[in-house]
Amino acid sequence: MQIEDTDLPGVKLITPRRFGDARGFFAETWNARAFAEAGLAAEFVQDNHSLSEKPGTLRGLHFQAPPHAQGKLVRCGRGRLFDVAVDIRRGSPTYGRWTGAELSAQNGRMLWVPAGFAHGFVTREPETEIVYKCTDFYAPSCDGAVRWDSCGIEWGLDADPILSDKDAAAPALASFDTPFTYEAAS
Ligand SMILES: Cc1cn([C@H]2C[C@H](O)[C@@H](COP(=O)(O)OP(=O)(O)O[C@H]3O[C@@H](C)C(=O)[C@@H](O)[C@H]3O)O2)c(=O)[nH]c1=O
Repeated sequence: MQIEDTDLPGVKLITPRRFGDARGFFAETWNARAFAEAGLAAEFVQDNHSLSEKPGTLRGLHFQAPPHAQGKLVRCGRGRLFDVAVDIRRGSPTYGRWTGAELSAQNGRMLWVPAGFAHGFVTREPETEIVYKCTDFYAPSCDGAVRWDSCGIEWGLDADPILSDKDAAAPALASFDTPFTYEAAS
C-alpha cells in the first residue's frame, strides 16, 4: 500500500497493493493496523455504496456538520470517476482550496477525505459505482452542501452535469457559513 500526500494537506491518495494472478487480483482496501502505521488512523462505522447510471453525474459537494462530521475513505468499485475534496474549515490556510483524483475500478486508488472537507465526485463512465467508508453515522439534520460550481473545481465536464435537486440548490462557497473551524496541529 502506498499513501501519498496531495497538494491539499490532510487529503491523501492511497494505492493499495494488488496481488495479481491468473484469476484476477486480490487487494486489501482497509487494514486498520497498516493504515495507522502509515499515518492514517480512523474508526469507520458506516459503509456507503452508490451507482450513477450516466457519465457526467455529479454528487456533491457534501459534508456533515459537527457533532456528526465524517471522514471518508473513497474508492471506485466499477467504472471511473473524478473525486474531489474542498477544505471548508474556517481559518484554515487552505480554506476553499480543492484537490481531486481520478479513481477507477482499474486503478484501484482511494482518496481519504478528512472531516472538515466537503466531498463530491463526477462520474466519467456509465454505470459507475462508488464505495466509501465513513467515520460517523448518517445524520440528516447535520447534512450540508456547497454548490459544485462555486469552488473553481476543474471537473473535466463538457456539458452540464446531472445533479440532484438538493445539489442544484446548494449555497455557493462565497455565501456559505461553514460549521467547521480549523485547528492547527500543536
Ligand atoms: C448519505 C446517505 C443518504 N441516505 C439516503 C437519503 C436519501 O433518501 C438517499 C440519497 O441521499 P443523497 O441524495 O444525499 O445521496 P448522495 O448525493 O449520493 O450523497 C452522498 O454524496 C457523496 C458526495 C458524499 O460524500 C456522501 O457523504 C453523501 O452525501 O439516501 C441514507 O439513508 N444514508 C446516508 O448515509
